[in-house]
Amino acid sequence: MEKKTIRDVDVKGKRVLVRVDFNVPTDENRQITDDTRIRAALPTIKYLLEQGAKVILASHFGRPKGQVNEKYRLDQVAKRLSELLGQEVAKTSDCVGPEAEAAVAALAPGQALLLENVRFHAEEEKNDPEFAKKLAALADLFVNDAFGAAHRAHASTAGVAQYLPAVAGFLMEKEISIMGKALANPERPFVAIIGGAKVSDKIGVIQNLLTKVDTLIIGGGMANTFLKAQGYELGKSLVEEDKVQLAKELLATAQQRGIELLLPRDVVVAAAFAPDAEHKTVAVGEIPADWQALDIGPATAEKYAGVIRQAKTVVWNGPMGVFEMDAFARGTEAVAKAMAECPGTTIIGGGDSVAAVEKVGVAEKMTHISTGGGASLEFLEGKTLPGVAVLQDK
Ligand SMILES: Nc1ncnc2c1ncn2[C@@H]1O[C@H](COP(=O)(O)OP(=O)(O)OP(=O)(O)O)[C@@H](O)[C@H]1O
Ligand SMILES: O=C(O)[C@H](O)COP(=O)(O)O
Repeated sequence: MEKKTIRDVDVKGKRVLVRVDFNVPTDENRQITDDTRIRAALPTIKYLLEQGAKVILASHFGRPKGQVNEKYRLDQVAKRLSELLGQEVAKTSDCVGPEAEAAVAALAPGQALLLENVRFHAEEEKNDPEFAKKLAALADLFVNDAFGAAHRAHASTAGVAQYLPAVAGFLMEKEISIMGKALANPERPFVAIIGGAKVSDKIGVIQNLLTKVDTLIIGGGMANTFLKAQGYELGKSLVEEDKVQLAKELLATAQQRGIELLLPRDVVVAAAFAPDAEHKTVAVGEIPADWQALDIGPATAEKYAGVIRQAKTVVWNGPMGVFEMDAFARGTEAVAKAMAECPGTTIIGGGDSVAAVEKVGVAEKMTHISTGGGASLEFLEGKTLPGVAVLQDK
């Protein structure tokens, strides 16, 4: 379903409450280490300012559990946003109440302010209607641009839409249209690569993709459980014993539907889970009892890369190995490079895979890198995201 966006409504002179996802990573000195999510919201913010709106930004930051916590104030974010916009963005010390109301009243068209972390109020995550009403009372229009938080049914992502007309911002529009098209109407061959630690985190994603893709590539720790289901011995590798039966069922489903499901044929095994551990490449049938598989092997990486390069649509979520350790990063790097070489639509579904493409230096080559981790996974599961559902249809 196509959603109305800020292009479809008149915003001139209006007070516009924009939910953004400014939940950015920071270091121990509270300095922002990656401002991607702030940059990603700029097109919406700039457009609204240029159109003469009064822009009121709201975001969560971390998980302060409904209490004021100095560590999770948004001051650094307001500072960075001011730099990026080239204009001062005021910041309030609470997201509701007299100070916020006064700050909004003082806004001129073309000015922006950032409200304090909405999660300082327990009512936010409870989606409390009274709290949502207070937030809504600050504005005339609600714009949701927080794709990364759209899987949360919270007061500032969903509740406010009960009290204000609600439309999508440009980031939200881009995320749902690119990933939505890939899932609903992909150019084929459509290949998905799923990796990461565990099958249990991504059962829903695999099940949904098995109704859509031509080829499903599996790597990372979760591949071990599938290999176990095929009867291989995995030594000391991470295996979810209670998911082996499920893996068997998923393999059978793929076969029934004529979907190619690729698993590692060789793996890099290590004597211990450590960066400097002794390691070697072996065929999947030859994993020594005391060793553990920590990456896909070179033959597997080459096979996966070949399939990825030929694809017209590729979606990737989750690393192929323990890529944080250099010795076990080759498989993930090979996938990132193959994605960069693929002329089709290439989508990175958030999380660790984003770090991997950035490490390899190929981020610019991707069609789309989602700003959502959990949200993109739920999207790939085919779930309706509450923060999207509340927006007006076109
Ligand atoms: N063979 C393996 N054995 C053990 N751990 C592995 C293996 N392969 C990958 N991992 C680990 O899996 C983790 C990533 O898994 P996760 O499921 O969290 O991925 P993601 O979905 O990309 O990340 P996020 O949860 O941040 O969105 C990495 O820390 C990586 O080291
Ligand atoms: O970082 C994220 O994935 C989003 O900002 C959502 O954060 P949350 O998992 O704390 O709701």
